[in-house]
Amino acid sequence: MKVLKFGGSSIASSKRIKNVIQIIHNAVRNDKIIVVVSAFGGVTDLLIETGLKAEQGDASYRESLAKLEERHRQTAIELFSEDVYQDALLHLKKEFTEINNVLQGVFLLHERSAKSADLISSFGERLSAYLISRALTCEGIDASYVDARKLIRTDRNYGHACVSFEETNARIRAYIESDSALPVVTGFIASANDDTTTTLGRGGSDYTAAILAGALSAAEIQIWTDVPGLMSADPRRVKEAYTLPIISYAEAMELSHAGAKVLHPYTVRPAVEQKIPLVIKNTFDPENPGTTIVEKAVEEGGFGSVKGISSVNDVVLVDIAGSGMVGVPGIASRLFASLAQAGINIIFISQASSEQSISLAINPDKAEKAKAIVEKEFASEIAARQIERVSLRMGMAIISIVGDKMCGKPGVSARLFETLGKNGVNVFAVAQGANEMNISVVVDSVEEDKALNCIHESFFLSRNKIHLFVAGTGTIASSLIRQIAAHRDTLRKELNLEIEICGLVNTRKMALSKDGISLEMWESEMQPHEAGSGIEQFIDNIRKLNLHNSIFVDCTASQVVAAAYPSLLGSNISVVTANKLGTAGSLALYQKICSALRQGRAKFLYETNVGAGLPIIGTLSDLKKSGDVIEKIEGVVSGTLSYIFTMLKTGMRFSEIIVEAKEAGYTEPDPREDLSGADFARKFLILARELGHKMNFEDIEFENLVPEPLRGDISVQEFLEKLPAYDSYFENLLAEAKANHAVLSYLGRLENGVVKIGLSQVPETSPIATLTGTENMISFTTGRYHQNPLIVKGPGAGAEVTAGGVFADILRISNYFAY
Ligand SMILES: NC(=O)C1=CN([C@@H]2O[C@H](COP(=O)(O)OP(=O)(O)OC[C@H]3O[C@@H](n4cnc5c(N)ncnc54)[C@H](O)[C@@H]3O)[C@@H](O)[C@H]2O)C=CC1
Ligand SMILES: N[C@@H](CC=O)C(=O)O
Repeated sequence: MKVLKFGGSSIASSKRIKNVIQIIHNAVRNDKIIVVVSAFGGVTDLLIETGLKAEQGDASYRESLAKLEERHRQTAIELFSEDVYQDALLHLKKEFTEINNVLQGVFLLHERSAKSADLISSFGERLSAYLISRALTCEGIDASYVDARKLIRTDRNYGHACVSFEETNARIRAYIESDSALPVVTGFIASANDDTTTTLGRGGSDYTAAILAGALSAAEIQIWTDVPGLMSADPRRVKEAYTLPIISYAEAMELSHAGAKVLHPYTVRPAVEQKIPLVIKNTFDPENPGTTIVEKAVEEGGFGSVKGISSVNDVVLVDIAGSGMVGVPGIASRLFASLAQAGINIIFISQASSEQSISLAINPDKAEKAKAIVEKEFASEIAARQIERVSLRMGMAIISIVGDKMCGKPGVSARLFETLGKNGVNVFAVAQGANEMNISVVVDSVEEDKALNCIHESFFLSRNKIHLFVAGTGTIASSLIRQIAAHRDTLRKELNLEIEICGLVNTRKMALSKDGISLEMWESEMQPHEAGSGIEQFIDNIRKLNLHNSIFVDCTASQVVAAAYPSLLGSNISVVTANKLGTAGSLALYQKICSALRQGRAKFLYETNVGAGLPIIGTLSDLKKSGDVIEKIEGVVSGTLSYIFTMLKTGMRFSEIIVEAKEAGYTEPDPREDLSGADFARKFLILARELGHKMNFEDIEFENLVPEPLRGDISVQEFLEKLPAYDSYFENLLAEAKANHAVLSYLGRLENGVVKIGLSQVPETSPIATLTGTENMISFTTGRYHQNPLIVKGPGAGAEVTAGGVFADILRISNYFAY
């Protein structure tokens, strides 16, 4: 014997009912079954609303009732042939006359007792069970309509009646023996000893199914609903959530208590007591095996045997704190008793062993009342300052990880807190029962989705996901997007890493999508933004989306964008930047960045700020961290200047070289930044700051190679047009060097906290003279690399190498997020 229960969403229309009939058809082939149904989707709510209207003397309750009647009549038309329909219509008329009479009474008396409310609600199941039993008969299944009021006896606690199991079980067994037809039983409703109608409370139809199954020692209960089963997390919030194939009763209870609305834990108790398996199935996907809930689930689950995550959102945290609570027996019992007397349900409790505070989570509608009750209960302790505060924290969410084999597995809570910490999610309170089946944390509800997603990823998925927000769509950014697109599959396969670009912005346009922007069609996905407000709007949206593992990638050369780093890092959004205007910006900005980094958990990587893709910042950092003493850093750190001097030797004209370097993506957006030495100076400023020197850009002297008349406020275009007039100046410089058996080189040196930068003639025999193309060369003279300096050499500019360096920084951060 199996009990099949169909919820309201599964039978919300005639089409869905036909689907259910098909499911029943298949089931009766193999087993003897009992069907339990809820009211058609939405009907119970409408009945309650209609009752309320009648109570308030609002005559429009009649229209609501007429709508309900029409809905059931229409379903009958769609399900039945003409003769069955006429017969069913008589039944419907009789039922609606009865409801009408009840409502008329409520309307006249302006009174709707719990007893009449139950009677009104009972019609939903009475109508649905009747129509479905008739529909089954029409399809050739011998079915009978069973009003559960004849079977299930309860006390007179209307609204949430208590079942008298002895009598109920006897009635159920007697009925099943007396009728061989397939029973279609009304869920949710029952009757008291005086034959008045009662209801079984929330999840009542599941309860009906469990009561029947318990009475008949059924082999299985199937709960048919509109979701594929119990899932590892709420799929509306966690896209990657998956159906749990098998879990234990205890796990299902914990998950249901903690917000997974598929089952109401109380309702399935009769089945649990008899160890009857419960199967959650999806009416819209009947072949899917769904979730089986049994006494002991064998499957291991995610990390630490965690089976699922759930959340209860919008709770209020009540904090009672004071040193006078320490060691005083009875505080907790008075607290809980006073709240219980006022009917306030406590969802979560936490008290540290210091006994200085107790935190409770309750529903928000009871928050002020709870505070007043607690303040009254402890008035004398508050007056004596033994209790210092009773405070409310509104807008909280409880997130729980659940698994009955979590018990005794070290590292589960460590991973939970580490995951939340890396994503900057603050935990306000924690609770774990001694059975170690559930760890609950209270977080701000704005962090709920982020917390759920990062915990889910960390416990259940071997893959982790990074959300990128890229500022700038020029030379470097477009190469970066191409590289990510080309390498995406390899990252999925080899690193289990999923990279999504969820935001793109430039000076004119923006695109945002939490599910990711197409890496092929990104240009067409960008829409114009309000001029001037792009970056603020963009950052605002990153915060609003609040996605886990978010990285802001700066591929602009904008001061405004760099100025946003401290606040991004402060919001726990990591930053990867090719833009030097943060690390080489004002000392105040640099210090703010460092301080935001120290205070938060976000990462900040900028390897491409010096030498593009070359490992210069990383090398310097490793030397420093491992205790080496940096004595001197010197070399060439401008790809553009290297390129100019290399190409001048081939006889190419200076002005043409600049145009070519710009087109090749070697120069800054304004090539005068390179030619003036400013870009070079910034790189040495960055290196100096890495060594702890509190320097400003103004402290660095450098030689400006931009011809004097072209330094003013002229556009890049105009600068390039006027440049040929100065070709001979640079040709002469080169000729002079050649005559001295030397080459031209723009060189920098940092020693004893002093930076020297300028154009020099370097002997043709010097290693610097071997540089070709955009090559940079930097040497570190240190305590360990004293005789033979450590040298890093290679291309120091260009879209591909720079984007590659940015990409590598992104992967370093994703590695930090990964488990
Ligand atoms: N070219 C190279 O070899 C290297 C470049 N870099 C740095 O990479 C950065 C990008 O360089 P490119 O791609 O060549 O520049 P680009 O001029 O091609 O692109 C800059 C992008 O930033 C956008 N942008 C500028 N201000 C903005 C703002 N306020 N808000 C939003 N978007 C803004 C522009 O619309 C454009 O899409 C620069 O900071 C540069 O110093 C770093 C290392 C090497
Ligand atoms: N324009 C720069 C690019 C790297 O920062 C250069 O030429 O070095």
